[in-house]
Amino acid sequence: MSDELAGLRIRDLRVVFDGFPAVDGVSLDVRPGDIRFLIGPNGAGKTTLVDAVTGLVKATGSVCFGEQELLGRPVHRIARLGVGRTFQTATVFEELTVLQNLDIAAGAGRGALTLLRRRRGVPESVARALETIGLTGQRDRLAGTLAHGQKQWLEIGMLLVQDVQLLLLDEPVAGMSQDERDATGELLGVVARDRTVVVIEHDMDFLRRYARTVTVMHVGKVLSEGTVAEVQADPKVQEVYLGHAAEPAVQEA
Ligand SMILES: Nc1ncnc2c1ncn2[C@@H]1O[C@H](COP(=O)(O)OP(=O)(O)OP(=O)(O)O)[C@@H](O)[C@H]1O
Repeated sequence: MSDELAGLRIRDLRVVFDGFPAVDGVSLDVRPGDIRFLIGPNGAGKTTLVDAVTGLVKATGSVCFGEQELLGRPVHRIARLGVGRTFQTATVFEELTVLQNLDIAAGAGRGALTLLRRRRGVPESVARALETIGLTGQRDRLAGTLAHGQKQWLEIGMLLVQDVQLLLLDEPVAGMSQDERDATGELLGVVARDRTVVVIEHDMDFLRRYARTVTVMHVGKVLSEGTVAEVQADPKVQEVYLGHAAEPAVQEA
């Protein structure tokens, strides 16, 4: 992959489960360096779309990251092209320290011999990731003892050390305190300085503060797209969210 920032280009993406179109002809562009929020009611197809981009489900259409077509490639190849994701539940190694988690992630593309060699000091990429995710002071703690928010940041750190260029985050602030949300929002801004970020999120307050652009999905399709203000003002979006008091996308910011 070149040093230039790459964007995501999706065309006519379809994922069908037993005849049911979970993603039904989605086309969208996320420009390089964007922080795109993907929202929509439950079952809209958001997670399935991310699953398709990362190779976890079979899909038709086209998904290009930079110049590379991702569809049809196995999961590990897509990861090697610089595409990484988090899941709704953080998947860190709880019995290992923060540093060990990052070290393993950093070594994911390396041979076993390199990994076995004893390290003197912390690799540069790991030290940088620790700083970015704010866990430098926690590096020797077992990941299982971290606060909920810190585990999520560690998971993001594990993507950073793998040099992921497109981050897809599935509800990163679910279950977080307000302080943790604020810190996560700041982290998104730092991460997106030289990467492209897509965030699935239900938290509308978080979206208003940190989204640069928004795609609204509904029943497997793109319902609306634009800035936060544009999608909030879109009557189609208001209609879909009407009666969804827990997801007040149409209220004033
Ligand atoms: N493996 C699967 N097999 C069958 N149907 C599935 C599968 N995964 C998802 N679906 C269905 O596809 C549709 C889209 O689900 P998806 O999880 O992508 O929605 P979502 O927008 O991420 O929802 P949520 O906000 O609840 O996470 C839903 O109707 C869901 O039941």
